[in-house]
Amino acid sequence: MASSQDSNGLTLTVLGSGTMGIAIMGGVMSSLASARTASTLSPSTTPADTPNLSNFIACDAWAGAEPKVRAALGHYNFPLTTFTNANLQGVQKADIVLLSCKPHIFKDILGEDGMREALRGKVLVSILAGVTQEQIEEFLYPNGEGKGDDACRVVRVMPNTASFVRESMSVIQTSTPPLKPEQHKLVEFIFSSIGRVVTLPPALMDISTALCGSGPAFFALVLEAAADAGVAMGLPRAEAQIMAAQTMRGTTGLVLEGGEHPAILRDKVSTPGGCTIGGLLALEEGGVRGAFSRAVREATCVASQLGQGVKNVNGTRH
Ligand SMILES: NC(=O)C1=CN([C@@H]2O[C@H](COP(=O)(O)OP(=O)(O)OC[C@H]3O[C@@H](n4cnc5c(N)ncnc54)[C@H](OP(=O)(O)O)[C@@H]3O)[C@@H](O)[C@H]2O)C=CC1
Ligand SMILES: O=C(O)[C@@H]1CCC=N1
Repeated sequence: MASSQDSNGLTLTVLGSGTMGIAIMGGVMSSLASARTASTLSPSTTPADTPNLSNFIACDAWAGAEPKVRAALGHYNFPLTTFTNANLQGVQKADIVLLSCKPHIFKDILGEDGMREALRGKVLVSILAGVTQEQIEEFLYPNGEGKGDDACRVVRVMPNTASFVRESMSVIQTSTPPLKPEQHKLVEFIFSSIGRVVTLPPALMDISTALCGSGPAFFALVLEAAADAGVAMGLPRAEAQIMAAQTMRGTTGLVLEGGEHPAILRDKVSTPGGCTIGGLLALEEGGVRGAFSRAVREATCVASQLGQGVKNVNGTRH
C-alpha cells in the first residue's frame, strides 16, 4: 500500500516495523511535525542545513504490521508507505535504512538477492542488540570483497522505546573512518530529534544496550512497585500511577537539568528523623541497589551474546 512521496525529500526505510521501528518513525514524525508548525509560525526557526527527511517506508514480514503502523503513525500525515515481504523494494527507495528486526534475523534480510546493490552508497543504521558493526559489514562484504568507495556504511545505534515520545537515550557508536558529513548529519538529526544522544566506542555498546535499551523496562518495574504500594495504602490505581510516574520524572529532571548527584539528592530528601531515611534503609535491607545493578550487568552479558548464535542466553548462571 503506498501513499504519495515528497520527491524532494529524503526517505527513511525501516526493516522490521515492530515496537522499535514504530517508536523511532513515530518520534521522528512527531519532531518533524513540531518543527513544521514552528517554522510556519516563525519561518526563521528552521536551520538551513536541517536534512529534508520527509518520506517513510515501513517494511515487515508480517502483514498485520501494515495496519498497526498506519494506526500508530497515520495521523502525522507524512508520506508513509507500508510493505509486506518487500524489504528490497523498500531499501531501493531509501536514502537511509533502519535495521530494526530481531537480532538473529539480520542475515535473512541482508542476504536477499540484490540487497547489497540496493544498499550501495547508503547508511544502514542497526539497532540490533548484540550484533556488531563488523558482523554486518563482514556479512555484506565477506573479506572486504566488493566493498569499494561507495560501500554501504553501517552505523550501530542503541536507542530505546521512549523514542516514541522523543525521550530516548540513544547511544551512537563511533564510526571509523568518520561518516561523510551529510551522512553524519542525517544520523545525528534522526536520533537527536527523538531524545538525547551520546557517542561511544564499540566496546561500550553492550552496557549501553542494558542501561539504555533495556532501561525503560527496569525503571517501569520500580515505577509499578511504587504505584502498587500506593494502591496497597489506599490510593486509587490511576492516581497512584500518575503520582509514581511524575515523581520519577521530577527526580530525573533534578539529575539531568540540575546536575545533581543522586546521592546528594537522596540526602536532601532525607529529613533527620523523618520518613525518607526509614524508607531508604528498608530498600537497602531489601538489596535493591545490588539487585538493580546486577540486573543491568546481567542484561549486558546477555546482550553481548545475542548476536553470537549462543543458545539459551537467558539460562541461569551463578
Ligand atoms: N524493544 C526495545 O525496547 C529495543 C529493541 N532493540 C532492538 O531492536 C530490534 C527490534 O526489537 P523490537 O522492535 O522489540 O522487536 P519486534 O519483534 O517488535 O519487531 C521486529 C519486527 O521485525 C519483523 N520481521 C521479522 N522478520 C522480518 C523480515 N524478514 N523482514 C522484515 N521484518 C521482519 C517482525 O515480525 P514478526 O513479529 O512476525 O517476526 C517484527 O514485526 C531488536 O534487534 C532489538 O534488539 C533495541 C533497543 C530497544
Ligand atoms: O530485550 C532486548 O533484547 C531488547 C534490546 C534492548 C531492549 N530490548
